[in-house]
Amino acid sequence: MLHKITNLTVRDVRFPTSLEQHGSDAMHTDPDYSAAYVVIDTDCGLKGFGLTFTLGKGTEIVVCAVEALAGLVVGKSLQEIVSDFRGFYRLLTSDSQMRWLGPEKGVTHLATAAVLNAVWDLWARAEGKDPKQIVSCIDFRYITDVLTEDEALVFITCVDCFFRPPEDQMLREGYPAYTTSCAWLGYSDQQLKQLCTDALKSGWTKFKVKVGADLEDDIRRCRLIRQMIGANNTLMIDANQRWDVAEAISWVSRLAEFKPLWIEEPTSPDDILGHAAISKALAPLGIGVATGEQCHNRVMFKQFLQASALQFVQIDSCRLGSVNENLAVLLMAHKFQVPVCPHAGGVGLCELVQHLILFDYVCVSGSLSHRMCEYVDHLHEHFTSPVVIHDAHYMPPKDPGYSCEMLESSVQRHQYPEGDVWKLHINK
Ligand SMILES: C[C@H](O)[C@@H](O)[C@@H](O)[C@H](O)C(=O)O
Ligand SMILES: [Mg+2]
Repeated sequence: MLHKITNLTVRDVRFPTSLEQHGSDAMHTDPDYSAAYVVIDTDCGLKGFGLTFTLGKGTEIVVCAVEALAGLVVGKSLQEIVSDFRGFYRLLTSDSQMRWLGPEKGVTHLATAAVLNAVWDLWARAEGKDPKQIVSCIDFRYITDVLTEDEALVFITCVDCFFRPPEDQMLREGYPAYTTSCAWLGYSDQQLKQLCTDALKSGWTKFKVKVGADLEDDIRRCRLIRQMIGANNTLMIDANQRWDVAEAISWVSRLAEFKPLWIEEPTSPDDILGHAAISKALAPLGIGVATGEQCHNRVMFKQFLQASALQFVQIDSCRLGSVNENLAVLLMAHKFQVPVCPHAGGVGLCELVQHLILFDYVCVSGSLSHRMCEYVDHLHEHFTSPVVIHDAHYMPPKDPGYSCEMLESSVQRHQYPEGDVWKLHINK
């Protein structure tokens, strides 16, 4: 069957998470977790579902960018796309006029991710893959100085299980996760304590705390969390790009007594040498640097790795150009022996990224050392196959596809601005 793509629709779906300060950090104080949600239809009835994550305002711009790309997708067959997926990736990212709006960054790249996530979902629902096919999806342009196609093929040891539940340890125990849900910046100390108590009871051992707005607050909050979780559990801190380089070093040094494993996004996501300086200064304190949720493409990741500017690679399923570009980054991280700990949360990111991290474990790194995947406990009820967490581990998804199909009723209620949820808030 050819699976000819006959239509692509994109909708602006927003959840009013800012009402309760869910997702708040030092830079994004009132996020409404949102998505540009894509559905592609085929002539045989099979559909593909994809999305990219946003914080509310501006989702309409991503929707426009997806619409601008739709013409490159509709009319093609799935076979035509996947038989030269590298070429198709380039068609979307390097259209000779559209690329002026990126290239491979910003709104157009988010739109590319939404569209390609839907294509991967369709492909995963349609059939399995082999290692050569997987490598043929990666655009190696600009990264051959650190990773070649031949090398990538050697790295990928077994991909039969791509998008299917692997049989081993993963099936029994799942992939280790950490939680960010206890300590958003806008939560009160009382909330922090309650959420932490609940999380400990449910088996969580690794916790991320938002920092960066006020040092005294950070000291108080980190002390509180460290006291609650004890010396043996893991603490990470996340500043969401709040500081300049020197400020990052001195601020984090003041928090070193709480023994954070990493400081995440200490400064501008584009400042590779700044991250390298921070990494170097914090290494003697045993604190690593993590970044990636706003690292806009594989070329940036390449340089972060080359410059030893990060110790934890945080890939993002919707920031990079879908699975294609995430594969390139996973393989480069493997080459540099830097662990991948993906960014997740938002809306749909956990659903998507669980596939990438399983792929990393089963097919690329084969290791869980210093590896864990972020988990945030919001909005999963809107998906047809939500993530399953058991004892602080992601259990492998069982349904075919890329797990980001939303319940139609949720999409309709949250569509912006006409959905019932928004009519209610706008009329208030
Ligand atoms: C605005 C968002 O909630 C961010 O704070 C969030 O993605 C965060 O950086 C994270 O690491 O989960
Ligand atoms: Mg973060």
